[in-house]
Amino acid sequence: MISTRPIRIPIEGATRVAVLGAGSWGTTFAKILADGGADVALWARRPELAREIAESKRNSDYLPGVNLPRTLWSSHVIEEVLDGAEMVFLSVPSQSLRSNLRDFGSLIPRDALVVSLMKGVEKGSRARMSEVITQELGIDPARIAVASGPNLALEIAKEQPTAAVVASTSLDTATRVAMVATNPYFRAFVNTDVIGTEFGGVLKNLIAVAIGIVDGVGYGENTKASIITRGLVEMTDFSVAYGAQASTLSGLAGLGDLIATCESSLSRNNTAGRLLGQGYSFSDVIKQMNQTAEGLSSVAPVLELAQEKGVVMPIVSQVAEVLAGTMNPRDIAPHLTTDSALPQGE
Ligand SMILES: NC(=O)c1ccc[n+]([C@@H]2O[C@H](COP(=O)([O-])OP(=O)(O)OC[C@H]3O[C@@H](n4cnc5c(N)ncnc54)[C@H](O)[C@@H]3O)[C@@H](O)[C@H]2O)c1
Ligand SMILES: O=P(O)(O)OC[C@H](O)CO
Repeated sequence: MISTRPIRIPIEGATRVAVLGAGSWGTTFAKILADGGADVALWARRPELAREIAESKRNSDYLPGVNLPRTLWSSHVIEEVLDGAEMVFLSVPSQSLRSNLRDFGSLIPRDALVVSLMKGVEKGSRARMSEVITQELGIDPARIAVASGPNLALEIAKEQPTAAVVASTSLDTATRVAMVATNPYFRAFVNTDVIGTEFGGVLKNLIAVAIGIVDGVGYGENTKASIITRGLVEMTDFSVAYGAQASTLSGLAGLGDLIATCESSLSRNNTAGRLLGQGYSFSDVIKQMNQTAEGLSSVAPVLELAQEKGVVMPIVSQVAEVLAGTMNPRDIAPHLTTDSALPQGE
């Protein structure tokens, strides 16, 4: 049978990139890259979605009302998308990354840079996404980068000005990726603190769930500001215990993302928390969410990692209790941050 799928027309002189995962962030990031001049192929699992993106330049399920760049091409055939890729951006749910890489990792060109756009920790192994990539692809960490920051997909897809950070143990890799991921409405900074950049993205999700919970209960701005501020302390203590630089957590990947995610009703983590605060059970919330809320899966591995290093995370622990149904959402509170009755230093 003759294929009638749209064919890819190479863009001469442009960096050839593949984006794997055509959900809200994968599609938005593909737009960022294409608007920056890259030659972008986007992998969608469903053929009908790949066709809609390639032909109509729309992804109506995930980014309603957004026009995608004319040059953006999409396919459900992974071999076609990865063919000749100089950079590969990964945007699938964190819990599926390992099995995805087992399926198609061997098709990633040997010299390509591999970039994680994800903000989760794997359950069981407790691995960060860059660690899963290293383990499954067996490549030099200097060829791996992670991108993070206050990056709510729909706002960026509407071309609202935004900054992000790209981290790699190799500054050269971070710089190459950041240059491709920069356009008139999106600016990527660089650093070499992969641990802090990744953990910032993971941990802000958990604090955003807490904010959603208290919002759902009906508490106001004092409670939320207290949770955000004390949450940043938990994020920083945890990340530093694992080798991050504290300054990364006060940057775009930490405080920046914490503010965006805690303030926005676009955030899936915040939304999931709000439903919990309104009295829905964890299983009801899972049923209602049709997009990835990474925080829900990351709570358990984060608390296990915290315990290993003796880091105290009262807010994240309370989120875990609300998820487990052992704490009434009304009782989640920033003042329950110490076992001691004595006042603590801030
Ligand atoms: N949406 C955002 O604003 C945003 C911003 C920054 C980072 N992120 C991160 O990006 C990652 C992806 O999130 P998203 O918002 O695109 O999620 P999403 O739910 O919108 O899309 C997930 C995509 O992965 C696909 N998928 C689901 N299960 C899969 C599997 N088993 N194998 C392969 N593909 C599978 C889905 O079909 C979908 O295309 C998450 O880690 C998220 O934290 C999201
Ligand atoms: O919708 P969320 O909660 O996954 O958050 C999206 C981004 O991570 C915000 O930076």
